[in-house]
Amino acid sequence: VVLQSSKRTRTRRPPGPQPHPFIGHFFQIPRQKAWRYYEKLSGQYGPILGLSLGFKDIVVLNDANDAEELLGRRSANYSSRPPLIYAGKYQSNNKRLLLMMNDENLKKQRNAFLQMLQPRVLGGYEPIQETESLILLHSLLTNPSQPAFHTSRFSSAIVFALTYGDRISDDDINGIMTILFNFIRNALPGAHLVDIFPVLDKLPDFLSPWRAEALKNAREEVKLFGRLVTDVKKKMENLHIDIECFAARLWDQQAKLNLDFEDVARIAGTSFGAGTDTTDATVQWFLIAMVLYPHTLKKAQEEIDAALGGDEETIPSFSMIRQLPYCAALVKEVFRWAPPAPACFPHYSEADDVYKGYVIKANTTVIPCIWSMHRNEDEYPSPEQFLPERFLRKDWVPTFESLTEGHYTFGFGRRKCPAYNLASKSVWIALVRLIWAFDIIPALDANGVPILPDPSDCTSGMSSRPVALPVQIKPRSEKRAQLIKRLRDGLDLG
Ligand code: HEM
Repeated sequence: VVLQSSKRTRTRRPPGPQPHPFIGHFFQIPRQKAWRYYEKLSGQYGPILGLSLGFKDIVVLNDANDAEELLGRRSANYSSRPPLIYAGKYQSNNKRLLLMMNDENLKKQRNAFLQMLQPRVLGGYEPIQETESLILLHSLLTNPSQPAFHTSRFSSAIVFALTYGDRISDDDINGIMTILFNFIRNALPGAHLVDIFPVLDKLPDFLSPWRAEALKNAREEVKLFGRLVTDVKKKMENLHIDIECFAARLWDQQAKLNLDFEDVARIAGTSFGAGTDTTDATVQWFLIAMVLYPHTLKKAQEEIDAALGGDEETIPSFSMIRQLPYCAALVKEVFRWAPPAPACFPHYSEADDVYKGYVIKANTTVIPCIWSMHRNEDEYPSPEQFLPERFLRKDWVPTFESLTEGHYTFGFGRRKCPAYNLASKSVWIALVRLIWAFDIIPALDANGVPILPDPSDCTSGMSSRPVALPVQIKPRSEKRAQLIKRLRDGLDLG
């Protein structure tokens, strides 16, 4: 008895609020902004929380050290994803990288994805990133009243061009956005009862209309993503040109990596599910930060102006990274202050583990709550404040790699965002050019009073962005405005 009870005290389940029988914390975990609930609970119960949905265990990690230990150093056990029956098994045919369990297929797909993102090929994507960021400036200059539309278009256009080496058409943008919203809706925790009670998957089709719907979504995804990768293949074969894009690199590697047609279509298409919303949200959070902390915008503008020697007719380019430490710190602070995926993406354990005296059973969903980690006062004093200075070091010469260090926005371990270098470069070029080109000030209400946005007013889901963008975006000078127009007119968009 003594042995049993001492074992029990040494290893117990992580603490958390009392669950309801059968449904666990189904009614306690809010559908909206769950990361704030986790942050609150961690103040009450400590940084490692134990929750449940139905009979499924959930562990939430609110401290980065715990996430790095479990999801990083113990990644052999924590690199799977919770099985999703609707969005994973049926809608994705178990072939969507973001949702894949830890198996041979995952290795194959991640490997293929990483081939497209090796440092030696990243430079090849810079012209696409410069073109799309210039188009973003031009759109904001000529139609400043719809900033959210332009940032969304920027992020889809950039992911589309990187993936298929082409400009996105309005039809494709609509098709992709429909697929994307559909997927996000269906992959949300609790979106489908079958994901909480998997036994429902045993019911026949006539009692499970959701199954036919999920399979229909799957067919539509493969049809659209399949056509897009086939177009790239045709161009490569018929025109004998080397297109600098993910799909072309996938076709190059198809045989070596043993990828079938659906693999190629889905690996290329997965960039949209994972890459558009997050990039878009980051640019939008930057606009909110500039309105709330105008002195940081001014400092960054001064830094860029000094680096350009006061020349208003040169637009910043990738080659300037080393000259702009304050801007690099500002980009890092945007990633920290408002992580676009505040509750990251859930990992999943495969075997029983014991950590800090807590048992984490096999098949536990492990949520690294990036939001709480970025609000850790010890690591980030005054965490609510937007303070680029926290990342500045004496004689610091920034590199693109350093943009992804010092915060946890891109996740952990073997499931860390494979595109983190590419994504941070897209964000850097967009933000530096916006800073160079525009003053970003609060919009005015009907009485002419400036509207100060509340950063807690954000959307909820796999990613989070501001609900509204009450900003005015005005060119800093006529010379800069004219340069943007000339450069835009000179673009060869095929
Ligand atoms: C600012 C932009 C971005 C942010 C903040 C971001 C963040 C993340 C995060 C937090 C994860 C989950 C990591 C984890 O589970 O530990 C992830 C996964 C992923 N991201 Fe990104 N991402 C961004 C842009 C992109 C882009 C542009 C692409 C593609 C071109 C992309 C492709 C992916 C893929 C494929 C995964 C799934 C990886 C896996 O499950 O193994 N991301 N991203």
